[in-house]
Amino acid sequence: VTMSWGYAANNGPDKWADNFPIANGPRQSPIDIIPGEASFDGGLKPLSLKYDPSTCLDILNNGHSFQVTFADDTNSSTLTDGPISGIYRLKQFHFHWGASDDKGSEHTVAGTKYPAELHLVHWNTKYPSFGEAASQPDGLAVVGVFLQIGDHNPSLQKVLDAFGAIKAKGKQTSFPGFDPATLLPACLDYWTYDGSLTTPPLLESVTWIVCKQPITLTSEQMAKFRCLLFSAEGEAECCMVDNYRPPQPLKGRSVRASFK
Ligand SMILES: NS(=O)(=O)c1ccc(C(=O)N2CCN(Cc3ccccc3)C2)cc1
Ligand SMILES: [Zn+2]
Repeated sequence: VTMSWGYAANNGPDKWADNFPIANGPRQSPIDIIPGEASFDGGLKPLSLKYDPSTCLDILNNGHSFQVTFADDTNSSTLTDGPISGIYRLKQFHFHWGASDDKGSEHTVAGTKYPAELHLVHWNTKYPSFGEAASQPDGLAVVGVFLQIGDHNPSLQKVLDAFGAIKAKGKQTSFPGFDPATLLPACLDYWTYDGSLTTPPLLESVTWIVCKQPITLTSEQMAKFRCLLFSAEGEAECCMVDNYRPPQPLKGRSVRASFK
C-alpha cells in the first residue's frame, strides 16, 4: 500500500521527489531570505488585505497541519496590490511549526529559523477555482508571517481554543466569525519571490509574500500547537511537530523587498 507523504524519515521532504519530481524544480519553496541580497523595488505597492470575518467557515486537522477555511465564492476576503495584479481570494490559512522553539518556520532569514510560520493562501480570480489556479504560474499568492516568542497573542488564542475538537487527523469543527486580519503584523513590509507550494504536489504557482515583521505568542501558546496529532483517532498517537520543509535552492531567482 503506498504511503502518503509526510514529515517523517521515511516519507518526509527528502523523499518527496520520488512521487513529485517537481520537488527539484526551478522555483521551489521555501527559501532562505538573505536581506542584504534582496533588491528594493520602489514599484512594489503596499499589500491590500481586506478580510470579512463572516466568510470564516471551519477549522480542520488535515493530517499535515491544521487549516482555517473560508468561503471563497465571492470577493469578500481578498488580497490586492502588493506584487500582484488582479484580485486574489482568501481560501485558507494554516501554520508550520517545530518540536521546540528553535525551529519550525519554512522560510528562514539569513539562516534564522522562527518557531512557526503562518500561511494565508489566496487564489487568482482570473481562474474559476483554487484547483484551477493551483496549476497556473500566477495562480496563487501566499502571505507568510513569522511567529516569535514574546507577548501573549489573544487573537491566536481563539484558534488554539478550538484545538480540543480537532486533535486527530480528519477532525473538523465550525469556526465562525474569525478575522484573520488580527493575525497580521502592524508593519506589512515584505519580501516577494516566485515559488511553489511547500507541500506536495509542490506546484510552482505561488507568488510568495513574506512579511518582515513577526507576530508574537508565548512559549505556552506555542506548546499548544504540539498537542495536535498527525495520526487519526484509533491510530498510534503521533504528535504534529516539525511539519516544515527546509529551504530550497534559489536557482537564480531574485528576491525583491518592498522596503529600504
Ligand atoms: N504551505 S503552502 O502555503 O505552500 C500550501 C500548502 C497546501 C495548500 C493547499 O491548499 N493544497 C495543496 C494541495 N492540496 C490539494 C490540491 C487541491 C487542488 C489542486 C491541487 C492540489 C491543496 C496551499 C498552500
Ligand atoms: Zn504552508
